[in-house]
Amino acid sequence: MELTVTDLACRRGEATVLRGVSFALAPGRALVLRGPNGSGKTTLLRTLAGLTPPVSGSLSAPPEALAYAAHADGLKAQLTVAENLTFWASVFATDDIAPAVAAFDLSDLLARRAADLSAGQKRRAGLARLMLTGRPIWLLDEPTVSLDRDNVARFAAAIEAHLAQGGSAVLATHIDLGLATASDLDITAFAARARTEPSGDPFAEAVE
Ligand SMILES: Nc1ncnc2c1ncn2[C@@H]1O[C@H](COP(=O)(O)OP(=O)(O)OP(=O)(O)O)[C@@H](O)[C@H]1O
Repeated sequence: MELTVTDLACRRGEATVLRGVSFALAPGRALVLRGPNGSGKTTLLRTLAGLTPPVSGSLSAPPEALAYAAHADGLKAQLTVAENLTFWASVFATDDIAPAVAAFDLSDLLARRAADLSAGQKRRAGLARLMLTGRPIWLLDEPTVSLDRDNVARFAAAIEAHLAQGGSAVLATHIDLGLATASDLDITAFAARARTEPSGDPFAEAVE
């Protein structure tokens, strides 16, 4: 399914952060959002995910085509990893959790309570949910935070497999995942208002 975003304006709280965001993302492709801290990557992803209504503009994909992985992992702390995965599989009517377990190397963690996992282990379990949704368009906010090098590679492989099956992904990440079909989108081009920086040296007074 293609995702077409047309002249989207996005807000965070009361402030409009982005205006005029337009792009088309074809099946099999990834779009990497680039921009410094505070530039609006999370704001755009939240708007695409339907968590914040757009100020104006539109996107073509229905909510049920989108799967969003936010900064938080979304695990139920008192449930084991297996129970979390089985719960999500039932929500999304997915038959088999085995491919997600294998993709994120979770087999040794299945019996552990989510509350007792390390940060990287929680992240892997949270990302496994994406595969269980069966949804074609993944929206990912800093998905590699807390992952070690091997698990960044596992995650990149999971995305590549998703793209190879005709899925697509929009990601905010500061690292290069080496995805073959990824394009970059610099969202600073869509800043809703020019940032005004204080003039002069802010430390000048302190050293006088
Ligand atoms: N809950 C909030 N209410 C109001 N403004 C917010 C809120 N959260 C973030 N902002 C502001 O919205 C703007 C965009 O923030 P956003 O989180 O989208 O940036 P980002 O590019 O994802 O940043 P980072 O790389 O640090 O994750 C920033 O100016 C930020 O301070």
